[in-house]
Amino acid sequence: MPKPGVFDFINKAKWDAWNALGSLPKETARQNYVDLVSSLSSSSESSSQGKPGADREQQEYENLVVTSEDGITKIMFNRPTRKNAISTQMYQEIMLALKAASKDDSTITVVTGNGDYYSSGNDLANFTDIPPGGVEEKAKQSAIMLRDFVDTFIDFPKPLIAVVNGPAVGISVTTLGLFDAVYASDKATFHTPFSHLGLSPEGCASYTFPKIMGPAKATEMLIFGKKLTAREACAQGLVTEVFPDSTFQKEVWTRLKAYSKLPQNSMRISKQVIRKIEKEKLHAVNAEECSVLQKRWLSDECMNATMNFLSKRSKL
Ligand SMILES: CCCCCC/C=C/C(=O)SCCNC(=O)CCNC(=O)[C@H](O)C(C)(C)COP(=O)(O)OP(=O)(O)OC[C@H]1O[C@@H](n2cnc3c(N)ncnc32)[C@H](O)[C@@H]1OP(=O)(O)O
Repeated sequence: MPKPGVFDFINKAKWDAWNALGSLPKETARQNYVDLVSSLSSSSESSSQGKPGADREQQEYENLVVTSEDGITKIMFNRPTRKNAISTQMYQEIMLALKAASKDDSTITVVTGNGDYYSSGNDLANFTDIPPGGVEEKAKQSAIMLRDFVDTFIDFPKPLIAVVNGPAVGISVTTLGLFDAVYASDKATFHTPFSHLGLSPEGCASYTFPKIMGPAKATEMLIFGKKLTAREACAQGLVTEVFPDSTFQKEVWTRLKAYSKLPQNSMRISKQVIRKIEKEKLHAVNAEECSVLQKRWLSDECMNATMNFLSKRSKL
């Protein structure tokens, strides 16, 4: 439209604003506007709840350290003395942190571990906290929580990167199939000892692993509990790239900082396009795995394996 006159303040301001966008497509401009308003409303919500000046380190968590810097939200498992085993509370905190990260103004989200482990998987003591409804009720609650937990990864809208600093076990391995990239130290290992624990796969691994590495290699991991080195996991396609432990943090974070400067909407939309065709399938697989596990947790095989670990008679 022609440029409005100097006294038509409102329309002139709008015209100037559109003009300043140059050839930016209308849809992109609209999305940028929506993202800006969403980020303003989420930051005003968090600043009204948080401490003044605590804008880089976000909400306080007991088992996580969550920070945002350089367009990257980092969610770090923080139970190093328990090898970052995931307690019931920690599952809830991870879901909260991922939901907050999906709405914040960061470009990419990174999950990593503090200490020598990425995570030793499910905290086996989770099954000792039996509610008044008994073990059946516990299994039911756990299946609901697990389904919500894995759904959060399936639906995560931005690039989600795992920085695997050390060994990963169980659910911390299976969920890697739902990440967009997995960078690993050469000290990391990947172990899903489900049969040893009387369990069955979760985290959509019954679908993602055969797809990623082929059915035969997936069977070795998911049924026979074969532990992979980082290089083996990379050769199977589960890991994107392996770095020497001595330079791991430096090399990975340099790369991530560069990626975080790529256009945010473009990356988000590309992820949506890639994930869209799989989403329904992944949700169905997740529901089925949780329903099977609900019964497995009540089996003698699983109860004996858990008791053996908790009474210090066994380790992986
Ligand atoms: C509830 C709903 C969701 C369920 C989802 C289904 C998920 C399934 C899985 O994730 S299956 C995998 C479960 N994980 C394991 O079986 C690992 C068990 N841990 C071990 O075998 C070992 O601890 C180890 C090999 C990981 C590490 O061995 P080591 O280097 O010798 O360290 P420690 O054993 O001394 O570990 C230090 C301290 O942490 C305790 N710990 C470690 N991992 C777990 C765990 N997964 N659950 C509970 N506790 C754990 C360990 O017992 C030590 O405690 P202590 O100092 O002895 O009190």
